[in-house]
Amino acid sequence: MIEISNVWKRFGDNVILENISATVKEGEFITLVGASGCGKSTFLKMLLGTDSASQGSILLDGKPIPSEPDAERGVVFQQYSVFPHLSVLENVVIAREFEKTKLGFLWGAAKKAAREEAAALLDVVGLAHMKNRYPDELSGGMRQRLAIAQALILKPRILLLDEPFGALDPGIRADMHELVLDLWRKHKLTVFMVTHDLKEGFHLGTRLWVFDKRRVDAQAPNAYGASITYDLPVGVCEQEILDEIDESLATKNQAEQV
Ligand SMILES: Nc1ncnc2c1ncn2[C@@H]1O[C@H](COP(=O)(O)OP(=O)(O)OP(=O)(O)O)[C@@H](O)[C@H]1O
Repeated sequence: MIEISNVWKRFGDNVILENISATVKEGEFITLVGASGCGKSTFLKMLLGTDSASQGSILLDGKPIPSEPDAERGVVFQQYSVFPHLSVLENVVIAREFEKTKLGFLWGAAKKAAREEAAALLDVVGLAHMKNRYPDELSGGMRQRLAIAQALILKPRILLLDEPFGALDPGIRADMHELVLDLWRKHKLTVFMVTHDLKEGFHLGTRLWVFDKRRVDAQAPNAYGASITYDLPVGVCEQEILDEIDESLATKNQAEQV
């Protein structure tokens, strides 16, 4: 379904990603981990179509990813993409309206159908009781549920999640994990999810990718980019490898913070 071949990404002289190749089948759930700034979000943006590879290709069903986001690829960022002046229900409806009309308005039966669809989705993500409230009345977890409902109303085949739960408390994160797993199974989605949390990656995915630099030049820190250094099937990985990845991520993140 997705064929990534020898992809490089540079910003000016700064090499962010180098030589990434992978094949992803429909229905896979891939979690991406890697040190801060190594290019995970950039990679998701290339899948979304808002950014393009400097070299190499990403094919979806044999064709290049369109250079603009479309309904096939839904996205949820850590920063909530909600409109504060619209109710929870209207926030989901408007996602459909923008997709259908570009002007952002639906009328009559189409509007009614969109409202019914939005209400059903709010029920799925556990927000039915909040549908007439406004975003500033929601908790962080509820806003993230709303952002997921906004993405799902477009019925994407591919869901891109960029650290969607990073800001949430552990208990709420666990609830969100269950929700995402449930949606993934029911809607047969292909999911790419960036996380800082290796445990989250191993709990959620079918496959874990570690982004890291294979080579480093201390004199020219931007000369080399990150590749996929581990591509692991989830659930069948030895503890030793997990510890090794954990240690390498911890060291890199500490170095970032100094
Ligand atoms: N539009 C851009 N122009 C120039 N540099 C950019 C641009 N977008 C990202 N970068 C740089 O590319 C690198 C990778 O950024 P990216 O956000 O993809 O990393 P990340 O792995 O998602 O980081 P984090 O885990 O901190 O979110 C960073 O050094 C960033 O500054």
